[in-house]
Amino acid sequence: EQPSAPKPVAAPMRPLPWGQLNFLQTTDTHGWHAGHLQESQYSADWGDYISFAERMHQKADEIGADLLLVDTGDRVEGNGLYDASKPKGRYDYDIFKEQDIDIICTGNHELYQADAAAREYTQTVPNFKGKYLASNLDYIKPDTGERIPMAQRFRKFTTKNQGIRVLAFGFLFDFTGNANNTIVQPVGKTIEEKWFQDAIREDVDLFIVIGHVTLHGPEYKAIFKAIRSQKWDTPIQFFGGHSHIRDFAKYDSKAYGFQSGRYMETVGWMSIDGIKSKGKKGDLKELELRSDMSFQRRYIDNNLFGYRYHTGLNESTFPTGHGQNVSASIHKARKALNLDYFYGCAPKDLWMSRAPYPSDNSLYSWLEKEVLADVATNPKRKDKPRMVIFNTGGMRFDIFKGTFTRDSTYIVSPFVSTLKYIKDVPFKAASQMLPLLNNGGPIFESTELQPWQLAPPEQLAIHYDIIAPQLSIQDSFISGAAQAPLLSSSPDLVPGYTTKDDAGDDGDDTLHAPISFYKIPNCIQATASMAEKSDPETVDLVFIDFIQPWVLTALQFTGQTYNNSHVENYRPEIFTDLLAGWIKEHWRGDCRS
Ligand SMILES: Nc1ccn([C@@H]2O[C@H](COP(=O)(O)O)[C@@H](O)[C@H]2O)c(=O)n1
Ligand SMILES: [Zn+2]
Ligand SMILES: [Zn+2]
Repeated sequence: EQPSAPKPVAAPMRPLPWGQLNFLQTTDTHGWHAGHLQESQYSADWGDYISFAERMHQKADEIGADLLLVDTGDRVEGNGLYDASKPKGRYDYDIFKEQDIDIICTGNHELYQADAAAREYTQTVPNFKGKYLASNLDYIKPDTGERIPMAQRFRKFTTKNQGIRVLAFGFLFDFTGNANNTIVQPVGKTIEEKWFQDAIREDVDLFIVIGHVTLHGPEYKAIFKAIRSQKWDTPIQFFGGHSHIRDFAKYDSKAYGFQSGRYMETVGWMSIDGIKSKGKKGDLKELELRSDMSFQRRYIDNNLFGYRYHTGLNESTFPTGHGQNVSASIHKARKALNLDYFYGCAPKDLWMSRAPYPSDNSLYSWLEKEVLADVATNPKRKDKPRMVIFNTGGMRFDIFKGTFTRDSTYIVSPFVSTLKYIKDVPFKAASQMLPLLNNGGPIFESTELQPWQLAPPEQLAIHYDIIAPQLSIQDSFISGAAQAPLLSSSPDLVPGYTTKDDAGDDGDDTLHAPISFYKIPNCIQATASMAEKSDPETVDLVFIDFIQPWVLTALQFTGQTYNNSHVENYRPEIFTDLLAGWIKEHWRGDCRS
């Protein structure tokens, strides 16, 4: 029996602004297509999202507006629905493809592992034929070694109801950690290519640039500049991803960027009005005609309460047959993968960044104090003093007090990473690793990989300062929320996103009480088998494989001459399995009710 998610809670809502052209965006879903089973405000699944999109399409057709769906990558790695099968994604690709997405591109997580990149080429690209764009990504065919575009470079089309002539691109940021069956071409180089230069000279009403790219990074600045050098006035809508945040950016009065968070917590809504379309078909009903342009955004909390509110439908009128079938397939897949299999009981909430580090409720303090030294034990070297270093970005989600399942293991630690080590490293050098890795600075500039890649960018300072518990009620909420319960006082609000972006603080569709976030380091460390009174001469330097390039760079910085050939396997198991084993052994008891 599938445990049902807690029922969505009624909350004060802001309605969705409609325009001539509207978008729904998903990004960084990381396999969370069953929704969040432990958090009601994000509990809608991919089938519910399909029902929502179909209902919104019906409304768009009724009023003569257009609606396009966008996904900007990182669909894989991060949830049992993708990670628990062999091969990975055995059910997930078929579930995901049921959504009718108009423009879709690749994220870095589709490319870390060669088998995932191959599945992208053989499954997702054909599943979204004509819609999947790969402006700066090539695939190496395994049989011939031939280098070919992962998918078409751009797409030109005219919208159904408004006749807007669109040219769309699909980019990936300048990613260097991909497996060797793909080639990511830097954006700066791609925009000099003839096909791109020709494309930006096309006569269209709107450019849409989707990408697994952060809105404020150098890649979108370069693309914006390139398009504006040819088309000073054509509207441009960017869609971003990768940093896992809700975000909105203004590049100029006719160019904006939008990004819809992570993990199926958020479905993004973007509406554009005032596009001068040469192929104009019909007038819009129900909407005011505007001569100026407007770009409006909303971050939708992914739950049924919100979906019904935004469609004006109810429990029986909202779902579509297609959406219900997909939800049924998700339940079936979860069952086949045994994702609810009980591993143990988490004794308390363990937060990535909702609790200070170090502290009793910090996921990283728990790892550091209880787990790392224990799982990083090699029977042949168990008495050797050792230091174990782990990147905080390797932990992908919080642990909630109570039931911990097979699914939870992949949610927290989805990667196929293993522990590596360099034996007998001088203690003096090894003890400098953690400060060097956490301070970043000049040592990292000489490598291709940047220190911020150690942790997802949203873990960096700017988003992780403690947020003051303030909430202002916006005009748009007061005027538009006739159907929503009235906001009485902030303690009634469910804690959640309180987004501030380039357009202000009225972007969230649901009013929430703010949550405090705390800074965390790039890496944490545990030690084992150390003498109590004196420092050892040498230690085994154990680390998770993802940070190997940085560890070697940091070692060189201390004057050591280690290279890849000195790195050996410390344990054969993937870290996820070590963690699951630790939980089964230490979190016994039964909290299922
Ligand atoms: N084997 C891996 C792969 C990735 N990471 C972490 O994920 C971050 C990137 O994730 P996004 O969803 O933001 O693209 C990366 O910076 C690492 O922190 C990892 O730890 N191990
Ligand atoms: Zn991501
Ligand atoms: Zn990413």
